[in-house]
Amino acid sequence: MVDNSVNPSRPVEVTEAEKALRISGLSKSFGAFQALRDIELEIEKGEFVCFLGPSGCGKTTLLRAIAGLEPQDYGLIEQNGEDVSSLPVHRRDFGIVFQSYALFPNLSVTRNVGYGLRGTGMSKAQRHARIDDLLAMVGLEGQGSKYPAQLSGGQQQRVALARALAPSPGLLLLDEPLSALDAQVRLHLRDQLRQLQRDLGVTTIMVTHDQDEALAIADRIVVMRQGEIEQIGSPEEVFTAPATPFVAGFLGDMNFIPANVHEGGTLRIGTLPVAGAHAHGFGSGAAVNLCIRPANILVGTAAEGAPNQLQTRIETISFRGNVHRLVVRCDAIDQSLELEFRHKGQSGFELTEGAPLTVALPPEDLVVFRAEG
Ligand SMILES: Nc1ncnc2c1ncn2[C@@H]1O[C@H](COP(=O)(O)OP(=O)(O)OP(=O)(O)O)[C@@H](O)[C@H]1O
Repeated sequence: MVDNSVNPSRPVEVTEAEKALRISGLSKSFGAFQALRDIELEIEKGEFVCFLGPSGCGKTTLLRAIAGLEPQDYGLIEQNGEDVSSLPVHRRDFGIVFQSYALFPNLSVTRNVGYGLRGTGMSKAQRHARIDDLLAMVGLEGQGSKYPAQLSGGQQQRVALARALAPSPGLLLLDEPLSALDAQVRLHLRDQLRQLQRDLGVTTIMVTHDQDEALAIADRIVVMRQGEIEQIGSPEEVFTAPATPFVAGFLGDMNFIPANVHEGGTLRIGTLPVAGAHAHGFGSGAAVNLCIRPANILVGTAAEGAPNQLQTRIETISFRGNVHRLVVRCDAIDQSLELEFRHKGQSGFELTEGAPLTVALPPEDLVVFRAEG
């Protein structure tokens, strides 16, 4: 960290090494169970990062290790270039919001938000001005005299957010903050949270097991599985270029089509050659899976003239608001596929269960993985 105290007018130099957060070689066990294994992660200042993964993968344990609430067994945590690995919780620079609001029920909204301002040296008038600003920021102006029990779940979570932000922490930690809320409130608060984070520029980490939430809100997503990081990338990267079959399947629905590698890395599904897709780095004869998302499979007029056409029969049709979701059966490859399309009345095919349907697999949307097992 550059010491700027001598010449305060000099702009603060942020060295390459000075990330908002750098975690290296972090591991944590509970008894014989290893909850986190050799975590390596760097977070830039102002980034919004989501830890995403199935229940029990270690997301919350990692968040709590960063906060010092669940100290790691091994590894280093640096915040703005400073080693905070063994600092006690109260000396770390973060604000935290939990799933279960965790407000003080016997304190008013004002006193809940002001709780984090104790001991900051602010005068009473300054504290009240700051609390009023924070309540306005989270859309709760004029609600300071209410008690938590008089507020909805969404409002309570806004109070928790204001309380976490009160001392202007360098890092905002959010542990599933939206998951106790009903769908509509959740979406609304998600957008507000994102906007607020952008406006404040506060480095933020949010734990979630909801893929859509992570894709919608994060600058980068850390996909975790069984105590390890599977992939770190932007929402687009983890969705369109998953690094592992697990990430491919966890980030949204995915068709896995068994295929084989032939001469020169060409691919075949059964005896059908796959045009335009190559399996680099696989030996001839290797068994692979071709992955394609339901929305990327072409149907009807869109499939006409496209490479990798398959003749199928519609098995089931379900209407999902803006789209139709179909399961189609392809006898030639002895497999059912899920696909999704926007029905604009001109799909060029009969939308009936049992009807024939030509589909096509665009080579650019196919991702190849080695078949497991
Ligand atoms: N204090 C603890 N003692 C023993 N085991 C624990 C403790 N805390 C967490 N674990 C275990 O560590 C693993 C990771 O837990 P963690 O809470 O980090 O998962 P998670 O990914 O946040 O899951 P969820 O989405 O269900 O909260 C789980 O198997 C959990 O049972």
